[in-house]
Amino acid sequence: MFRIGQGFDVHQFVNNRDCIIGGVKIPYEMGLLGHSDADVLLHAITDACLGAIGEGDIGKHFPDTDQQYKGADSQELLKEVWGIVRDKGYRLGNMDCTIIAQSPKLAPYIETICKNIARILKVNTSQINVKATTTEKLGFTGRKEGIAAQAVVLLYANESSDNVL
Ligand SMILES: Nc1ccn([C@@H]2O[C@H](COP(=O)(O)O)[C@@H](O)[C@H]2O)c(=O)n1
Ligand SMILES: C[C@@]1(CO)OP(=O)(O)OP(=O)(O)OC[C@H]1O
Repeated sequence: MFRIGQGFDVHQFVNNRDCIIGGVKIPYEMGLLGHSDADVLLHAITDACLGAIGEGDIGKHFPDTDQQYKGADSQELLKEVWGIVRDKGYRLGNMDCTIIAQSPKLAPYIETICKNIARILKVNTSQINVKATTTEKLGFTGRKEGIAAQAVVLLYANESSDNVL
C-alpha cells in the first residue's frame, strides 16, 4: 500500500537570525524567523510525512504556543514524526522537494542538505531529491522577504505491516 503526502511552508527573512535549511546553516546576511529554528524545508518535509499518514500537520504536533518548542531544532521535530511514520509500518519510497528562494544561492549546499535529510530519516541519499528555484524576482520570495519550500513524499507499507490490506 502506498501513501503520498505533500507539505508547504514559508518563513520570513529577518536580521540577527540563522538561515537554516534542511538542517544546514547557510551563510547569508539574513536568517529565518519562526518560533522554532524556522527550518522551512524540514517543516515542509515534516508536513508531507504527516499528510501521508493522515496525522494532521506540524502545528498540531508541535504548537507554536508551547514554550517547549521555542527555538526547537527542526531536525528533532522531523525525527519524532518519522518515528510515527515507521511505527505505523511505513518506509520511504522517495522524496522530492523544492526550495523557492531568490537568494541565497543554494546550489552549493544541496548535496549536503540531501545527505543530512537522509541521515535524519536513516534512508539512502538516492531517495532524497532537493531542488531550488527563484521566482525571477517576482512576489515575496522574489523581493527576498522570505523563503518557501514544498515537499512530496511517497511512503510504502512494510510487508509485515497491519496497514497492508
Ligand atoms: N536560491 C536558489 C535558486 C536557484 N538556484 C539554482 O539556479 C537554477 C536556476 O534558477 P531559476 O529560478 O532561474 O530556475 C536552479 O535550477 C537552481 O539550480 C539556486 O542555486 N539557489
Ligand atoms: C515548528 C513550530 C513550533 O515551534 O513553529 P514555527 O517555527 O513558527 O514553524 P511553522 O512552520 O509555523 O510550524 C509550526 C510550529 O508550531
